[in-house]
Amino acid sequence: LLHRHHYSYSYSYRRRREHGLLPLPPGSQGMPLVGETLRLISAYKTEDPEPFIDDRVRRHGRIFTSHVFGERTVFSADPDLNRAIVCGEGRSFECSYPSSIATLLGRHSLLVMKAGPHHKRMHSLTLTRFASLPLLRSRLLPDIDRLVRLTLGSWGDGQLLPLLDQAKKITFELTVKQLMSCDPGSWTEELRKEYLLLIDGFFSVPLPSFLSSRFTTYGRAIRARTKVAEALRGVIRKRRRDEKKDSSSSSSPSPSPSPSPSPSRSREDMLDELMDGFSEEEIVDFLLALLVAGYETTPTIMTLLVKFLTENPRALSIIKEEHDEIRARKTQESEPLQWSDYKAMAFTQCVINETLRVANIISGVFRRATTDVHFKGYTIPKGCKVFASFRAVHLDSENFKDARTFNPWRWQRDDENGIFTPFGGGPRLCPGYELARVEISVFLHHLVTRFSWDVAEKDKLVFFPTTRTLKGYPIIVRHRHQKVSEKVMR
Ligand code: HEM
Repeated sequence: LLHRHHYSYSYSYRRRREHGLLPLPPGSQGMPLVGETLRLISAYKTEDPEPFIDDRVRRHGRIFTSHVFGERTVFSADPDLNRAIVCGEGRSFECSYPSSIATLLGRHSLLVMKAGPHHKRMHSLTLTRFASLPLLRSRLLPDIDRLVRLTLGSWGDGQLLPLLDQAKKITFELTVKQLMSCDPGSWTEELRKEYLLLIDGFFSVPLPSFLSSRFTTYGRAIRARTKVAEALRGVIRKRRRDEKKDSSSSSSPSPSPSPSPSPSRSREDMLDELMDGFSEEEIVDFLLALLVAGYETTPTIMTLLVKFLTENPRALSIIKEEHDEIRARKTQESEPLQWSDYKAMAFTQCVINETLRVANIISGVFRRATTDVHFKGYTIPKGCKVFASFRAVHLDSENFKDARTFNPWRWQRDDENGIFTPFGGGPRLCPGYELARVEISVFLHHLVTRFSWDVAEKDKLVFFPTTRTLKGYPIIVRHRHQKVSEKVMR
């Protein structure tokens, strides 16, 4: 096997040369079997954001070959190749997840679905729910505003909070609300606990099923998936029953009692869209994946944004001013945010961009070439795995001046020419790109207008298995006693 591993690499390389074909991108295969996997993992456990790619870009250039997670993989830190990879989805590349992740998500999940008409339909349905301006303005923003207030309203003066955990709670409740109109309560909290186990499974090493017991992380994740799917099935069946009742009675429907989710549902959520024309299994996989997609990403950016602001007092003071001004325009402290308020958060958008740039939670995407791809003098052979690194492009000083420095002001003048892609691109562009921004902005608004905070414990930022702070960024929050409106008047 070891012999074959090296042989096939050099054979294909030699074959290409002999036939006058363009070579594979240069690189090294590392050790037999494990390749460079261990080097990659140990590199990203440090505070340096891009040590693995930096080192290889220095030696081989922005397109190079490595061998990680059991496969030869072409890495791209080149913005043009990244664009070709994400836009070539369904033609020369296709998305490629390990089977352990595909099992956890379910085969009907948008994330693992191969590009094609079905994916297109589901993707645009998701975009209409989450990125449509009228919906964001009229329904999503008011829900976000209300749910963020609810959580922050429960924070006591001087309380110690792991910020990441609170941000995750908010985001989970928001997504459940948006998908199936359930208000937060013990049902959502139970579901969230199972979710935590499920998400752990994404970052664990799966064992063959006969070894995978209930005591391994992956085994626990599989069981949690079964429970989550069961809970979602319950919601779907209840909705079907309610629909039947609605159609058989002309009077308005009476809300059903708990334990199932909220009686306060409207009939215009994502679940309603899916009820016609999709099987129960398809709906479960679809909802489950949407909950996963927003759960690790948005709360991490919320937390890191607060960390970066704390470390940059000048930026924090501009943010405070921006949000205090918005609050001061309200006649009552409890008056909800309007779309025009969100649009007035200009510096906030700069800070969000900069956080996404320096510490993007999705550092890049894996794909597989479905045909031989020729690019800038190299061939990526059919079947080869590729990794389009967004973060390497974002942290390249060729693309951004002083690229390793957190500098939100750059977004007041930079036109990044399509090389800034924290939400991906092409047919798989993140459908939550605008929703995430609104969620982060509203969270920041209520945080800075109602609280000041101190860091409770020094926390370290690492980049493996995902971008995260090791302790979830514990802070001590204090109420800002002085009324914001009074302060702005002075
Ligand atoms: C700051 C927060 C977020 C970031 C940085 C982010 C980033 C990304 C990226 C880079 C992709 C592309 C993956 C690929 O090409 O394979 C993606 C896909 C996706 N995102 Fe997000 N995302 C965020 C928030 C959200 C939210 C809140 C939702 C919930 C609606 C969401 C739902 C999805 C879905 C469903 C996909 C899969 C699309 C497909 O494969 O067709 N994301 N996201």
